[in-house]
Amino acid sequence: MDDEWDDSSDVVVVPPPVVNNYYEDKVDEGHSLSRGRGFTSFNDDDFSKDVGNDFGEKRGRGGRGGGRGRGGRGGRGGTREHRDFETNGDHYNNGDSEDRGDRGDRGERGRGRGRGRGGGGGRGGGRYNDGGESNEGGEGGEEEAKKPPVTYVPPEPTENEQEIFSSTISSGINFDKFDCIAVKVSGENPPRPIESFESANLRKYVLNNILKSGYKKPTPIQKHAIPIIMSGRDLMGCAQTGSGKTAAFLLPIINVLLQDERELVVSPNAQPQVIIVSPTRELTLQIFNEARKFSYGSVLKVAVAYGGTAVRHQGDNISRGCHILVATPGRLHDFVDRKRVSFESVRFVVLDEADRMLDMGFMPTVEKMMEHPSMVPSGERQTLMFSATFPEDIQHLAGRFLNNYLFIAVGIVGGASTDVEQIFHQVTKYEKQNMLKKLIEDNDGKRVLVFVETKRNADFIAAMLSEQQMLTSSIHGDRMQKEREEALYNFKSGRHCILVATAVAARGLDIKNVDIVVNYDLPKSIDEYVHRIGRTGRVGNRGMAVSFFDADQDIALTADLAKILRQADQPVPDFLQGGGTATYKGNKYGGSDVRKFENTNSNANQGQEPEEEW
Ligand SMILES: Nc1ncnc2c1ncn2[C@@H]1O[C@H](COP(=O)(O)OP(=O)(O)OP(=O)(O)O)[C@@H](O)[C@H]1O
Repeated sequence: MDDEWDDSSDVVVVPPPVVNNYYEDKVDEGHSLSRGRGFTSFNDDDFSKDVGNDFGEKRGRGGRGGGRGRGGRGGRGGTREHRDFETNGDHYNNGDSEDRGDRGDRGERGRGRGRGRGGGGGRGGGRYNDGGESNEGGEGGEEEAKKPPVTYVPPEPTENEQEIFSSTISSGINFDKFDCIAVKVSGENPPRPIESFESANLRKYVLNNILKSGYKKPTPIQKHAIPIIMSGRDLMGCAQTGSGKTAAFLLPIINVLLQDERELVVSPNAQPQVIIVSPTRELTLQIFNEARKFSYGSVLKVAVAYGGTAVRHQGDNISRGCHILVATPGRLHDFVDRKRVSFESVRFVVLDEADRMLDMGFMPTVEKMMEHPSMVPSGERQTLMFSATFPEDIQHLAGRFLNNYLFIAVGIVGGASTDVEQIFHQVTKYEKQNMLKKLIEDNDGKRVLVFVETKRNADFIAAMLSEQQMLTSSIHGDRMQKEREEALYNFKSGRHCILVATAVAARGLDIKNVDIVVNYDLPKSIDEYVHRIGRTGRVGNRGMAVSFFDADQDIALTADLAKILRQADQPVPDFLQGGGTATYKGNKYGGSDVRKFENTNSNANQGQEPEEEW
C-alpha cells in the first residue's frame, strides 16, 4: 500500500504513556477551527531522504511521486467490499485514519472512486491537506519537498507501575456469559484449552502482571489461544470486540520469550524477536502499552514505531535493541529500508486487525514484510492473526503466510458483541444534527463516541457541538498526530465527554466507559459497523449504539444490518426488514474455517446453536 509510507518515513517514536498528565491543560481545540488540518509529514532527522523502496511506483500511481512522497489514497487499490467502490469515496475514511499516508479529502474521494483500479487522485504533499478539494490528482513529489518537518516527540511512556496497570477496562456483569459462547477450533491437533491463568504454566512475571491487571480468569479466546501459541503453532483467531484478543497473543508470546530467552541482536541493525503490526497509530500505541504492561519488571524491551512523530528518538530506541517491536507497517518498512531494523531474529509475527491488514490497502506492505529477504520463513517463525471480523476471502489470502495453522472462532465470525444494544433511527440527512444534539442532551454526562464518514464532517460536527457548550474533541487523519493523541487523551480522561471520529477510531481502541457509540453516518461496510459499535460494551459491560439510518445513503447496508441485529438477538426495525440478500457471505454461526477441517473441536453445544448462514 502506497500511502503507508508517508508517516513511516518520518518517525521513530517514543510513545506517550497510557496515563499521565502530559496532556493536562492542553485542551484540544482543533475541532473549533473547522479546518482540514494539514498532515505534516516529514521527519527532521538525518535519515536519508531518498530511500529507495519498491513502493515508489505505487505511490506514484496514487498521486504521489518520490521516495517519501505520499499521497494517494486515491491510489489505494480498494478493499474487498465492492459496495465501497460504488459510493462516493468521501465516506471512506479508513485510509485517513490508518497509517496509509494520505489524509485528505481528495485522497479519500479518489480512493472511493478508484478502488481497485488505482483511483484518480491521491494527493501529494502537505499543502493539499488543508482542504484538498481542489487539486485533484495532485502529484505529490514536488509538494513533498516543501512539507515542514514533523517535530512532534510524544512523551516518554510512563514508568509508574500504577499508571502502567491502569489501562484495563474493569470487566462487567456479563463477563461470565463469555463462557456460554460457542467456540470452534479447527486444524490439526489443537492443544487443550486452559481453564485458568494459574493452570497455564505461565512464568511468574507474566502471572504477576496478569494479576496486577485485575484479570481473574481468561476469556474464551485466551483459553484457547494461550496454549496454542505456547505450543508453537500458527493461529488465526476470531472473537468478538472487547473480548481480550490482545492479551490472548501478548501473554503467550511474552511467556515464550522469557522461557526460552535468546540473545538480543542490535548490530548491524536491530533484530526484534516479535513484530506486531496494526493498521492505526493509536492502536499501535495501545498495543505497545499493553506489551509493556504484561512484560513489566522483566528483561524484555518493547519499542514502538508509528507515523506522525519525529523520527530520531524512535529510531534510537529501536537501535538500542527490542525484543518486541509494535509498529504501523509504513513506519516499520521505513526502518527496514533504512537498514535500522531487520527480520533475521523474528520468532513471532502478529497481524492485529488481520482482515484489515490483508485487505488490498495494506496487503502490499504485509507482503513486503513477509517476503523480505531477512524474514525468517514461515514454519520457522510463528505467525498469528487476530480480528473480530475475518471474511472468508481474506482468510484465503491469509493462508499463504501461515503454516499448518489452527483456527479459533469464538461466536460468530464477524458478529457484533451481544453486550451492545443496537438502536436505529430512520432519518434524512437534514435531521441528523438536531437528533445528535438531542441525544447528547438527553444523555448528559455520558461518554459518547460519534462516528462520521468524512474528516471534514468530523471537524464540522465537533465545532457545532462545541458551540453548544458540549465539550468535544475530534480525531481524524487530517489532524496532526499530537492533536490526535490529545483528542484521545481528553476523551479517555473524561475531560471531553464527546469524541467525533472517522474510521481512525473504529478498530481496536480500548477506551473505558464509552457509554454510547453514535453512527451519525453509517459506514459502508458491515465489518466496519461491527468494529465501531464494539468500542462500547467491552469485557462484559453493557453498551449502546445508536445509528442514524438514511435510506438515501445506507440502503446497501440494510440486509447486512438486519442480519447482524438478528444474530445479536436485537429487534430489527421495519425499515431494515426485507432489504434483500446480505452481502456478507460465507460465515456460519460459530465461525468457519475456509479449509473445512473435518476434525473441528467445538463446544457449540454449550452455547447457542447456529441459526442461519451468513
Ligand atoms: N481475562 C480478562 N479479564 C478481565 N479483563 C480482561 C481480560 N482480558 C482482557 N481484558 C480487558 O478487556 C479489554 C478489552 O481487551 P482487548 O482490547 O484485548 O479486546 P479485543 O478483543 O482486542 O477487542 P477489539 O476487537 O475491539 O480490538 C481490555 O481493557 C483488557 O485489559
